[in-house]
Parts: sequence; structure tokens; C-alpha cells
Amino acid sequence: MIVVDESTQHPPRTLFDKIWDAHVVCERPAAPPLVYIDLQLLHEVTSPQAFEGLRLAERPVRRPDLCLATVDHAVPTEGRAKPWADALAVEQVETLRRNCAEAGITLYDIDDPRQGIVHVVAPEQGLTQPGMVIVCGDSHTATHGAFGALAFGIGTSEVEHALATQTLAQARPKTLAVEVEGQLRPGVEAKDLALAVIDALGFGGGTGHVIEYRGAAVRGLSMEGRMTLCNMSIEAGARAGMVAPDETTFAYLRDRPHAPAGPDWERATAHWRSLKTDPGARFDRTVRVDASAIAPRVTWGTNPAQSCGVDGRVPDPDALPEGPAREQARRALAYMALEPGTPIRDIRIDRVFIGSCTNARIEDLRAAARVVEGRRVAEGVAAMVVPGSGLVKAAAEAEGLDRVFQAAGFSWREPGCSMCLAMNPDVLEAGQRCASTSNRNFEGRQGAGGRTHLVGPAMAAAAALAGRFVDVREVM
Ligand SMILES: CC(C)[C@H](C(=O)O)[C@@H](O)C(=O)O
Ligand code: SF4
Repeated sequence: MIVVDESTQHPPRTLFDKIWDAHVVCERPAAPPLVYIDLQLLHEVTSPQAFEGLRLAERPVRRPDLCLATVDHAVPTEGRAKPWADALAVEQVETLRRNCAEAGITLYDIDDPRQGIVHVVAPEQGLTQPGMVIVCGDSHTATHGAFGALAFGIGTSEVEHALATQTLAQARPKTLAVEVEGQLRPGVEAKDLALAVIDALGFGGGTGHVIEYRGAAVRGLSMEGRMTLCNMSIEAGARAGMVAPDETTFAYLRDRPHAPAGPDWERATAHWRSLKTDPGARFDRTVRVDASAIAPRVTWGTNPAQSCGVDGRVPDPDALPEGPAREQARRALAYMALEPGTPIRDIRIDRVFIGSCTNARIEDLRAAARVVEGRRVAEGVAAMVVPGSGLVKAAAEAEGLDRVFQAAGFSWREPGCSMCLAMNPDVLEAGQRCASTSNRNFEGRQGAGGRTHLVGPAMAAAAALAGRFVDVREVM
């Protein structure tokens, strides 16, 4: 735990400023400051070269106790006990196993009940805590910002640097307040808010900034909803996203395996309560979003900013102002095989994927199961649920959600990234159209030629039943 000396007098500071100031190890004249890292998360895809670099330089991992590794990206979600067909996946997992054993880093391996997507497992264990600086060689590390941590993705050479020194050279980012006023309407999910925020900021609109999500609607979100929101910060180009910790945060963390316990808990919460933006603190930019105006959203394009309400229509690129957005929309419609003016509700789908670090936690699965209960997946649609972790899977099974999904015709899988990025056997075929609860709809993201529409978990469930997009509020 990092304790800031409260007696030091500062001008009003943002949450980001407080965490940053507490972590700068040294300022350097001609180079970015060195920042202390409290927790480094590792997975099988972006860590092998970093460990190899350390080996070549004969450097040890400085604080293996401040690292956690899991296998998630390449792992199959069924038939795991049999030999895996993908030799690269086998090699990546075996390499991580060897590296962690050598360095003394805890690994949630394939048969560990805690195994799962890195951004799901660390919060679940209480490792992610307010005020920390958290890094991972993964762009969706911003997820952990939901706890009032500064969490960001890093490249492989930075993974090596952080492993060797427990610090990183980081230029100070700018701050961006996203003020979400009002409340989300019933049936509108955190995912819809995330897509609306990205639409408001524009693809790349948050570049160079750390977002603080603020306002009544954000305070009203559960921890899981806040994780969904922070998770997608990178899709607006932001370095990180964060929410100030509050009673919701503390209630989530209490009694988790790695959360402070006993007298440490009181000390920790007393400190965490100080981690909020002071009145009068200045952000470099402020953007306002009206939560009550947000409807369930569906992306129609090939970047997450290209979305609209489920009642909307595929836009006409010619009606957009001349410029890059028009060109991008044209190209997106060609790839997505969509005609301008088509009602979103008329778009038929072939596949449904409920999973990923955006939307594969227990509340997401509950939201989807509530829609699915007692109904059937539409003829010709293949739908799957991939829990975010082994513990999410076990919790869902204890509540009978697996039976709800399977009775409706969904496939119920083992945890991992799965069809979020299709590095494992869960892949769209060319031309297939998928309603997906993941965070990226780039060309080929879920398989070459595959077409991805991003939605929230309840909307994905509703689409599975109807075989096309529908407003989940009408089928509840
Ligand atoms: C494989 C990894 C480097 C990548 C990322 O950094 O985001 C992945 O998690 C993704 O979502 O595309
Ligand atoms: S679930 Fe998807 S977005 Fe999240 S870490 Fe895995 S591949 Fe990246």
C-alpha cells in the first residue's frame, strides 16, 4: 500500500495527480520521469521476449512477488485435457510456465481454478487496489482503473524494464474528465455507456489523456460496470481510464484473498477515501455525456466509435461531412456488407459471443441469462458463453446459469479470451456476422473476413434469440 503524507499541502489535485505524484521515483532533465509500479500482470503472448531479454542481460526479476501471470489469449475453451492442435499456443503457455517457475512468479495455469482473463482475475483476487500503478503488456489494462488505480498497457520492452526495475519511464499524460450526468435508463448497460462515450470522444479522441469517469451515472455503476467502462478507454485512444474509489469499491474488495485484512483494512480504506479529485482541481479537458439519453447501442462499423442506438439506421457516408470519418464509414460499410439506411434491427446475425475482459464477469452472465431463461437461440445461430475466469464459471454454475444457457442452445465454455481476438480455435468464418460483447470490431478481429457488431451482454443474448438485433428492453 502506498501512503501519501497527508500533511503535505498541495493545490487542488485530480485523482490522477495524486497517484502520479505518489509514484514518481525521480524526475530527469532530458528524459521522462521514472514511475514506480505496484503490480505487473503477465500473460503468454506479450511476455516471452521480455523474459528472454532479461536472460540475455543476466538480470533477475526484481520483485516477483509484485507480479501475477495467467494464461488466457491462446488457450482453447473446450477439449483442454486433450493435446492442443495449435503448436504456437502450446509453446506460448509452456514458455510462460518455465519463465514463471524460474523467476518465482505466481502463475494461474490452465488447471488452476483461478485461471482466466488477466483483467478479470486480478480484481477478483483483490490484487487490483485503489491508488496503485498497474501495468501489463496488454492494451486493456485500463480495466483496473475502475478501482481508482492508474493502470495502462505497455509494450514488450517496457515489460522487460518493469520486470527488471519495478519502474517505468513515463511521460506525464494529460487529464480528461468525462462527466456522465443523469442516470442510465433501465435496460441500458455499462457497455452502452462505454460505446456512447467513445462516440462522443471519437476514435482516438482520448489520445495522450488519462480519463477520469465522473458523475452520478458512474457512481451508480457496480464495480463490474465500472470495469466495463474503463476497459474500453483505450478504444477512444486514452492511455487509461479511472473511477475514484468509494463505498462500492470497498465493498467489492473486502475479504478478497489479496485485499488488506484486519487493522490493515481500516488503514487502507482511510487512505483510499483520500483518493478523489479535490474540488477546484483542473483537468486539461472536460467532456459531458447525458446518461439518460443513451439507448442500447450496436456498432455498425469497424472501429468502436462507429455505433448507434438499436433504433437507429446504418448511416449514409455521403451524408457525413467530407473528411476521414466519411472515408472510414465508406470502407467500414463495404467490409461489413451493410447498405446505408438499413435499420439496425434488420441486421441478421450468424454467431453470438458472450465473453472477453469487457463483459464476461458474473453480472454480465446474469444479465444475459435473465434474457435467455426459458427461450431458445434462433434457428441457424451459433451462440457461446465464455466466462472470464474459472471463478466466474464456478459462480455461474452454482447459480445454474450454465443450465439456462445450455437449455437455450448456447455452448458453455472454459475461461479465456476466446473469440474476442480469435487466437484460439474460436474463430468466425469469412462473411459470418457476430453479435459480440468484446471491445474491438476491427477488420478480421474475430477471424479473417468475419464481421463484428459490439453490444452489451443482454443485447447479445436478445440477438441470439431473435437472430437479429432487437431492443432488449422490449423482450424483458
Ligand atoms: C495480445 C495483446 C497484445 C492484445 C492487446 O494488447 O490488447 C490483446 O489483448 C487485444 O485485445 O488485442
Ligand atoms: S479478452 Fe480480448 S481484449 Fe481482453 S485481454 Fe483478451 S484479447 Fe485482449
